[in-house]
Amino acid sequence: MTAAIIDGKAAAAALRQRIGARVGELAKQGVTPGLAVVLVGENPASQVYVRSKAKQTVEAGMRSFEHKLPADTSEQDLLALVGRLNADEAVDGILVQLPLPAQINAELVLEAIDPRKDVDGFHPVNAGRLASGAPSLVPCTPLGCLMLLRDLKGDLAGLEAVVIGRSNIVGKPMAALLTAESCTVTIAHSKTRDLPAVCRRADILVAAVGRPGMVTGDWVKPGAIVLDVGINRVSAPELGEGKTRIVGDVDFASCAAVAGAITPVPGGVGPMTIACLLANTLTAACMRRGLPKPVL
Ligand SMILES: NC(=O)C1=CN([C@@H]2O[C@H](COP(=O)(O)OP(=O)(O)OC[C@H]3O[C@@H](n4cnc5c(N)ncnc54)[C@H](OP(=O)(O)O)[C@@H]3O)[C@@H](O)[C@H]2O)C=CC1
Ligand SMILES: Nc1nc(=O)c2c([nH]1)NC[C@@H]1CN(c3ccc(C(=O)N[C@@H](CCC(=O)O)C(=O)O)cc3)C=[N+]21
Ligand SMILES: [Mg+2]
Repeated sequence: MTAAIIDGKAAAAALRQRIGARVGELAKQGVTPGLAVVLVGENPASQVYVRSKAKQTVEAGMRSFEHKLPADTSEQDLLALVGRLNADEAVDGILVQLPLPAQINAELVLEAIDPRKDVDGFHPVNAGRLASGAPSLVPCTPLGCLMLLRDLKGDLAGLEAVVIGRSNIVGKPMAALLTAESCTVTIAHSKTRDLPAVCRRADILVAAVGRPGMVTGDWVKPGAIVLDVGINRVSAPELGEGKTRIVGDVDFASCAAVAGAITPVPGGVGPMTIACLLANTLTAACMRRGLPKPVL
């Protein structure tokens, strides 16, 4: 079998189109959603993410507020900025880019964000709501994965899902969403015994580990859907001296020979993450004003 390649770039563009249309309607009511992004220091992985984000926010008709702070910013100064953004009526969504420098307690900062403006969905209130099945702002990467799965499969009930990775950012919320879709969900991690055998059970396999090419074709059930969340920068001498490229956690060639459908890296889950950030900003703008939650 040769897998269908899931075009995350196209799906993200289509989602941004729908977001833009709804933002256009809101504008008639005098509402312009605003997203504030806070970047502390110059982490290379974070820069990959922020590059196109402000541009896409503005293209969708929303306001973008960028706050770039030096790497030696104190926790107190960052908390003060979050406080100002919480109080700022023009700001509907706040994203503090992770990871943060060592002198800052990330947990403390994330908990300081108003849960209604928490477009990353990382605040414990939103994590708790997701776990309880209550309406919440849902982390962007798992939300993007779910949208790709729904596009592909429609109803996911009864499917076996395996999520590799249990971070609060990707693995755990992904598992919560799949559970809510009535999948039978297994969460695997570094202590999992016989990971290849666990993965072979999966109709839906999500890799969110951070290890380039870890998942190989012999781990994949024939016809399975494979979603590759990993973003790993590796050296690429074939592109020239000192060059790098981005690869996923999935060995694309061997898995595409077995899977039914697979996301590439780049061009898979990553673009959906950014589109979902815009979707969450729109959702936050509506919810904060007592407007109905947009159906995207
Ligand atoms: N495409 C996108 O939009 C996004 C991509 N990413 C990327 O996704 C990947 C995961 O990110 P994140 O969740 O934040 O990473 P974390 O490092 O927080 O979590 C990694 C998880 O993988 C598990 N793990 C590590 N090694 C193994 C192994 N050998 N076998 C099985 N499990 C293992 C860890 O297990 P344990 O808990 O036992 O340590 C942990 O649960 C990264 O490459 C990151 O860059 C992240 C966010 C967005
Ligand atoms: N508070 C916070 N929220 C996050 O959601 C968050 C974060 N911090 N810190 C870093 C990680 C990583 N992340 C990515 C999102 C999109 C791409 C993406 O669009 N990637 C492109 C490739 C881009 C390129 O080629 O440079 C793609 O996969 O096609 C990558 C990485 C979000 N993260
Ligand atoms: Mg996210």
